[in-house]
Amino acid sequence: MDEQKVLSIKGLLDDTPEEYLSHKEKYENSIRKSVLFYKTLHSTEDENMSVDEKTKLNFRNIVTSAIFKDNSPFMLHNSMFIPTIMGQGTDEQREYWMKRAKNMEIIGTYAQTELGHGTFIRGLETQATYDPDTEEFVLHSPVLSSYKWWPGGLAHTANYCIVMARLYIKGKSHGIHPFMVQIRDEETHMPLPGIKLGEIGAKLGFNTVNNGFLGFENHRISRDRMLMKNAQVLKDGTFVAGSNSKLTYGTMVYVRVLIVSNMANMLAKAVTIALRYSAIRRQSQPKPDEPEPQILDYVTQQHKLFIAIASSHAFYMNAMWLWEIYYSVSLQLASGKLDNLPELHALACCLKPLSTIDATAMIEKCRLACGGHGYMLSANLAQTYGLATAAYTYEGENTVLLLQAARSLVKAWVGHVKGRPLKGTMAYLAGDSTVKAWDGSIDGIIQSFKVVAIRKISSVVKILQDYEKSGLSPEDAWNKASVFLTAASEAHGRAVLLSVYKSEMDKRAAVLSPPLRKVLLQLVDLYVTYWALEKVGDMLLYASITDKDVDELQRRYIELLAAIRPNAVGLVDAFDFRDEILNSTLGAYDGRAYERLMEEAMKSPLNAEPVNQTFHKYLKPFMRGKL
Ligand SMILES: CCCCC/C=C/C(=O)SCCNC(=O)CCNC(=O)[C@H](O)C(C)(C)COP(=O)(O)OP(=O)(O)OC[C@H]1O[C@@H](n2cnc3c(N)ncnc32)[C@H](O)[C@@H]1OP(=O)(O)O
Ligand SMILES: Cc1cc2nc3c(=O)[nH]c(=O)nc-3n(C[C@H](O)[C@H](O)[C@H](O)COP(=O)(O)OP(=O)(O)OC[C@H]3O[C@@H](n4cnc5c(N)ncnc54)[C@H](O)[C@@H]3O)c2cc1C
Repeated sequence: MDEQKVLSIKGLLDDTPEEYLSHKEKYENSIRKSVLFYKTLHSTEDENMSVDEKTKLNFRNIVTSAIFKDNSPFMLHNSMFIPTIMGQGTDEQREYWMKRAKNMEIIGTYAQTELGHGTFIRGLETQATYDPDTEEFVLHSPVLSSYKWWPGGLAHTANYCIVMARLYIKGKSHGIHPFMVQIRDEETHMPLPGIKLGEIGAKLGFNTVNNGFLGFENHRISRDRMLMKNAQVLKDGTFVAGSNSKLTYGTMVYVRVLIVSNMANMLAKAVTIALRYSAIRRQSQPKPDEPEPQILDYVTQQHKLFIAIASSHAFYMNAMWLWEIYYSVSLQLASGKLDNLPELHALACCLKPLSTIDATAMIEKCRLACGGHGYMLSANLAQTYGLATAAYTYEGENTVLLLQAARSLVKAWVGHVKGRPLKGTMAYLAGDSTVKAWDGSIDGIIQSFKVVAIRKISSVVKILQDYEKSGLSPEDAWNKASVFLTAASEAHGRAVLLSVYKSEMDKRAAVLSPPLRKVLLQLVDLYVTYWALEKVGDMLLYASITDKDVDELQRRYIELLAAIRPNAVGLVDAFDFRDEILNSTLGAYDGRAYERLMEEAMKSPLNAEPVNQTFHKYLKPFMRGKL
């Protein structure tokens, strides 16, 4: 996506900050900009570029942040509607629907979550009952809790959507399947008969995404509207099951993989804003005879911010690595080879939660590190937090995904104990979990994280077995042990994040100039040392670290902060975000934060007049005691 071309489109960037628009105006403005933006996107897209090339090319591209501080109502069209057609449609369905969707002849969304169910997909209540007489599906929302609730763009924007509904044939349920449903008339945009649509209301963020609700009253669609790549319904109502019922969950795995790179970008944006501001902000006078220092020179400020730079790099490296795995598994699935899908699912169930947990916390820390001005919406830190924290919940709530990963880890460990070989990213679980002398090396610390994961997984399996021996059912034992299960998944995720970041950087280091290699490897050291200190309890319990080693580690961490300080501004400049993309009074390249804060303040409608009309209407009578 050519940033210069996009950002030079007249009318695309807001003159009046969206914060001063009404809820309705914000939506209407975001539609106006979406149409402008997608016209350009469409005209600049290289049709011959593969999904793989396009995804990797756009991994660090967040030009949309310049246009939509709170995301676009078209967001689901590209992020889930099109990928679902690609992943769930037959060749014929892909041929027809991809052309219309990519040409923006139709605008779609992905409607899975209901008022009553988001996590538990097998509990979804929207019905799709097959009528062999008319060769149609009857879509129906039997109760309020079955209304689709949350899908982006569903309220007033999309005219088509993928509806994940429970398929019934002759009274028998055949599970959840995807259906292409037209929800609005293509000419009038009126909801079609038997379809109720609306928006779900104001939210913490995503307030220009037009999240909506959808209810069906016996709405009929033709048989060819079920996306039938993975399972089919024949004309006579015969159901043909797919090779794996979870293939219908494929779009979610795809988005979970992309979320890791989204977190890298959001964190990079936030720390660029906070760190640049920390370089121009001077405050306090620790040395009486010296001027106020840059707040970036306070070690506490460095502790708040430098880990965010390193974490953005770590998420980016892991995202690229995970994408390669995803893309190769998706090619294998296309040829019917399913055996690597469980590992991909487990990896995504670890890295999506950990990247969103860390990014959310560190973006908030970036905001807090900017004092009062960080609390201004014009700083664009609160909105960035709002977007990141949503990813903790959507596309699989984090706890639920960590428990999914635990399910795979427990199965792998039990199999390992029985002599079944471990493979891929779980192979290390078969490794040596005896604790070697702590040498404080980066590789030694990463190995310690692997030992922690092995020990946590083996111990939670023992806890499960003890609970079951005590008479608990497997389900009750699982629930009782679930806090330790999520901890085991987190430990596995940490070990993956650390080892992939280190190994991916080592691969790249060889081609870097010595100065660049030095500073990037300092970030790896900082990241590994930071997490060893964050998880010092696990290190003391499962690794061979002593209190002397901890002291050494703390001193090394502080030395690393000092070593990185001279390059800190250069490191965030290297993210190369244009001012329009940062969209922040505090983060602009020229450092004119105070002037920009004042310029933005003057855009407030309240500053258009010195005396607001409420003085004469309310204040003056009130102060004169005449109310
Ligand atoms: C760009 C951002 C856009 C933002 C907009 C947001 C959009 C959305 O949020 S869309 C809606 C997203 N919703 C979810 O992600 C729902 C989360 N829930 C689930 O994924 C599932 O309900 C579940 C995985 C939590 C449970 O599924 P269930 O069918 O109940 O399966 P089991 O727990 O019984 O496990 C059975 C078996 O299936 C394997 N498995 C589960 N999911 C997948 C998958 N996606 N791919 C492959 N395999 C999967 C699971 O590992 C189990 O395997 P075994 O242990 O071998 O039995
Ligand atoms: C900003 C945003 C955008 C969204 N966009 C879309 C969209 O475009 N399309 C769409 O279909 N959906 C969308 N969603 C919905 C989203 O996918 C769901 O909110 C998400 O899957 C979580 O489900 P839930 O809301 O039912 O939460 P719940 O699952 O009810 O979670 C509530 C609590 O219950 C806990 N819990 C639930 N199940 C378990 C379990 N088995 N074990 C332990 N604890 C459990 C959770 O950990 C959590 O603490 C969006 C959500 C948000 C916030």
